[in-house]
Amino acid sequence: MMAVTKLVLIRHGESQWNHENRFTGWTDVELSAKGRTESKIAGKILKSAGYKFDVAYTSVLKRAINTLWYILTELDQVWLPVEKSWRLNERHYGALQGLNKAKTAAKYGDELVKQWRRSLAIIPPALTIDDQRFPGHDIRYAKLTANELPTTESLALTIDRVLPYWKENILPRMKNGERVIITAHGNSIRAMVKFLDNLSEEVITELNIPTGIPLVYEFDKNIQVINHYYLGNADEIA
Ligand SMILES: O=C(O)[C@@H](CO)OP(=O)(O)O
Repeated sequence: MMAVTKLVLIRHGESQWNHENRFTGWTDVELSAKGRTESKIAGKILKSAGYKFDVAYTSVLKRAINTLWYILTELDQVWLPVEKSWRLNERHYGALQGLNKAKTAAKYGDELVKQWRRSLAIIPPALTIDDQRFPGHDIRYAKLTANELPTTESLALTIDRVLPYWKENILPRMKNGERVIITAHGNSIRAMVKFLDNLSEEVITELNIPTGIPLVYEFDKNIQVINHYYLGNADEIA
């Protein structure tokens, strides 16, 4: 049998603002009751499939951090080293953060809103830096440089800040034989998946990541992707 290194990626369970259909981005909202249940189920699925991890990565947003905690609780691995980074945050949604997605689509049209949400390069409307939603006002981002602090992000800009973290922090641990779990966000995971699967712009535009379903990547000994699949119930994933 060829030696296989596995990586588990998982989008946080449903958040309060997923539930309310609001643009979230870097807004630090809680998991909903459904999201907490999804997170526990994800942990049970990983447990019953025999997963154990050596290190965990997550963002600095509580919906991803708490999802990880529920999973590690099910695995009886809450002791696991966890590294948190803003680089795994959701894409920053600029001036859209807080707005209702359906109302925004009614105002600006479905096509533009789809481009803001799913295209690679289209950048949502930006915040100004005096806006309370600008991350420069939040002490958790105090060490970021002026260039790193976003006022909005496209998927392409998200990829630009996720990939260095992947290459410099996560990949070396995998090369070292460590089993890695990452709990993150719809668009920070799309950023990693685009890179791992070398997806075209057309394909990534149509790709959605479901909440709370473990996505497993298998790598060969040279850390090249050989396979990927979701764990769990096929109907729920669809
Ligand atoms: O609001 C957000 O931050 C994200 C994830 O919920 O939304 P979208 O589905 O548009 O990527």
